[in-house]
Amino acid sequence: MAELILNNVSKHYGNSAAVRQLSLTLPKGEFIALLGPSGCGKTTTLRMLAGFETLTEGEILRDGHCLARPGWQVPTEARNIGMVFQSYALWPHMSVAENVGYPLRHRGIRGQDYQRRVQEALAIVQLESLAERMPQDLSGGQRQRVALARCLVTEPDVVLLDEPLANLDRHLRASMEESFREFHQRTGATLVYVTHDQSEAMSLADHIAVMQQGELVQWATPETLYQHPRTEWIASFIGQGSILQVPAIPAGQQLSGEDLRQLSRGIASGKSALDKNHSDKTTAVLIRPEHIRLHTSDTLLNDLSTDNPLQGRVQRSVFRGERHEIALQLDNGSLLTAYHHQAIAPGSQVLLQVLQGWSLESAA
Ligand SMILES: Nc1ncnc2c1ncn2[C@@H]1O[C@H](COP(=O)(O)OP(=O)(O)OP(=O)(O)O)[C@@H](O)[C@H]1O
Repeated sequence: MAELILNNVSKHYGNSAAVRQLSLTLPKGEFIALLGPSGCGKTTTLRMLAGFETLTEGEILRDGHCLARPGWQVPTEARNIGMVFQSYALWPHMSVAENVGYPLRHRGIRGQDYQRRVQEALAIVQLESLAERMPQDLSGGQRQRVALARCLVTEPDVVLLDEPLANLDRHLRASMEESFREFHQRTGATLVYVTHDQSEAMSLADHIAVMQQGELVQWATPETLYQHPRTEWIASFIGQGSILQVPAIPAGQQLSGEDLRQLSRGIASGKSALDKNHSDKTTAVLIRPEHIRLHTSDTLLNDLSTDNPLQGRVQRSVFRGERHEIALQLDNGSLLTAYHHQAIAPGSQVLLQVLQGWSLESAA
């Protein structure tokens, strides 16, 4: 395993910057996700780590030694880095076992050692029974497993994965996620995983680097990213949630108790305190759906603890299996999403309490 450091790394193509002054420490042995929308510079960052792209500015260090700087770099094959691409990149004329063994043959490994390592790599991805098949006779998921086994077989201490599940169906993605988790636990390699799918990043990574337009906008654990996103943009990109505008307060604060009672009173009084157009300075507050308690009028009568409820009208109620997702409009026009254990008919009036909120920096 290895620690990788990106120091002020930029990559320009002509006049446009794909990556801008990216500084990031990827701790040894961690599962790290690079997350962001299409075109934000994730793949370019991965390709610079792999040695497929040169740097325009900055440097990349591995365990204190320079791997790359403008005009000089350690070649890809000398980095002990494994890569898995979305496109699989398998050799069509080689069987599954030959594809997996290719990097070993390339290094001159033969005989029993070769056989054992190919078998072990196939076992990790549960493809022993398909060792003699050709890639064109495999499903997308099976091909991706071959690509993963081929990457594992050389026991790299850094593994770079570029949207490895993008072509797979939902079911297969879940089982491949499990394969990645097991692989990571088994090898202890530093894994850098590029994805634009926030739920994939959240479920796999120890730390997530969120990128936007070539820049790092937050580096945090999945829990912190979900609970305490830094900006409005990150909040809307990670998980579900609603943004309410409140009279200016400092960013980066958990709102509960009296803060929320004031917030509720502001809305309930109809002063449009939460309406951006009626206040010169406002702060965006993130409200996650699980932090809204809904009451139909019947349940409220039995709930004496209800404190400063707000009124809203149900716009939509969508069944999500384990719960219903309720889209609401408050009396002042603000929109909120909440969860509820049963469907509520569109047009119904409901009472709701906001239990928790998080104040954000304004949108970039
Ligand atoms: N070889 C290239 N020449 C010119 N521009 C490029 C090149 N490679 C990437 N770019 C540009 O750099 C920016 C970042 O691209 P990159 O592929 O790193 O984004 P990404 O976040 O991985 O996107 P996606 O999720 O769609 O793969 C994009 O605007 C892209 O068009």
